[in-house]
Amino acid sequence: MDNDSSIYVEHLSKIYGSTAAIQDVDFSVATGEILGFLGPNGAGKTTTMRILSGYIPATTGTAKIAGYDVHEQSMEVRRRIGYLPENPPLYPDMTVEGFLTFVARIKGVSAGDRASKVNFAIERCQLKEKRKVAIRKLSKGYKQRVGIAQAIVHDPPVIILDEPTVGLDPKQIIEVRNLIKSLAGQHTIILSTHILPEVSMTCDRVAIINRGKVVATDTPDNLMSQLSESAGYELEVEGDATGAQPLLETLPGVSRIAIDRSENRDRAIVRITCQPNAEPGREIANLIVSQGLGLYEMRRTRPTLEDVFLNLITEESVVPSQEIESDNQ
Ligand SMILES: Nc1ncnc2c1ncn2[C@@H]1O[C@H](COP(=O)(O)OP(=O)(O)OP(=O)(O)O)[C@@H](O)[C@H]1O
Repeated sequence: MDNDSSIYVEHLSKIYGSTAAIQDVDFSVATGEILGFLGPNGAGKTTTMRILSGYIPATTGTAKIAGYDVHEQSMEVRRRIGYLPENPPLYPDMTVEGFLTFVARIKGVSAGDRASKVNFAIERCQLKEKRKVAIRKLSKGYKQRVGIAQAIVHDPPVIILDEPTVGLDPKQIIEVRNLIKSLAGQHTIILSTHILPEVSMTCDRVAIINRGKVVATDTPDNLMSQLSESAGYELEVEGDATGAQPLLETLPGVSRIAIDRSENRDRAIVRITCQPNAEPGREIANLIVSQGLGLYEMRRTRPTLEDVFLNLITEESVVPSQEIESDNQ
């Protein structure tokens, strides 16, 4: 299976004393795919990444990379993976080029291939003008690029990135995300993050982990369509909107109404949740006007990935929704 660089995780658990850092985790990543491993702090992301990269053993369960068991066949696995830990160990006094050459050597790249592999990693990570600079003199963003460069310098088919954009400024975040996207296709990538936009911008699929358990695995689009019934309208209305509520509730396609009058006593925000695929906008507007109410604003709303995420990790009903025009952060 030479071209196999899939990742396969089954019933994986890691128990520390009485704490289950991860519990019965299942997911897989196909060759060439990018999977985002999304979860809040303490969810178990780092633990999973460390097991996959062979740094710690699982308590129970199986993890395979390219068909090799990460624990039983760790040498085969290490040869095939590049790992960016949360805090990559960089040698501050080495130059970028010196450090990458050193890493290439310890990762088993032959002396003849080393210079070209180092050049390739430097190119990919846009480190050319820093190649002779000592790592301690680099900004956080450049250090992170060196971290990614050390993960890819031996050209591994599988790349494991633990929170690759944490601590970077917005410009650096965009650069690192573009770099990750440019690695897709030729590499199988798993990246962990607690930032939602990261997965919708970078990943083909998302595994959402919370309190050590995977609560959903799907494409960002499918996760959002799971909650399509919470699409609807938000209106700003002047007058007694509560009087119109029973009539609004009888309109075809309307499933739920919530009225918020807290900010201004004369005006209210009316949030209307619709049944899947229903578009009763015209009927809603007509009803509001026919009831003698002032209609100041009306816009469509739909769930965002954030709503899905919050819904999955809080196990509460979905209330928040965002304007259709607003991008996902
Ligand atoms: N060596 C350890 N000993 C005891 N508990 C641990 C150990 N490592 C992790 N844990 C616990 O396991 C849980 C998962 O931790 P983990 O670091 O995997 O989460 P994470 O999703 O990576 O979080 P973060 O984003 O904050 O790094 C946490 O409750 C953590 O306290």
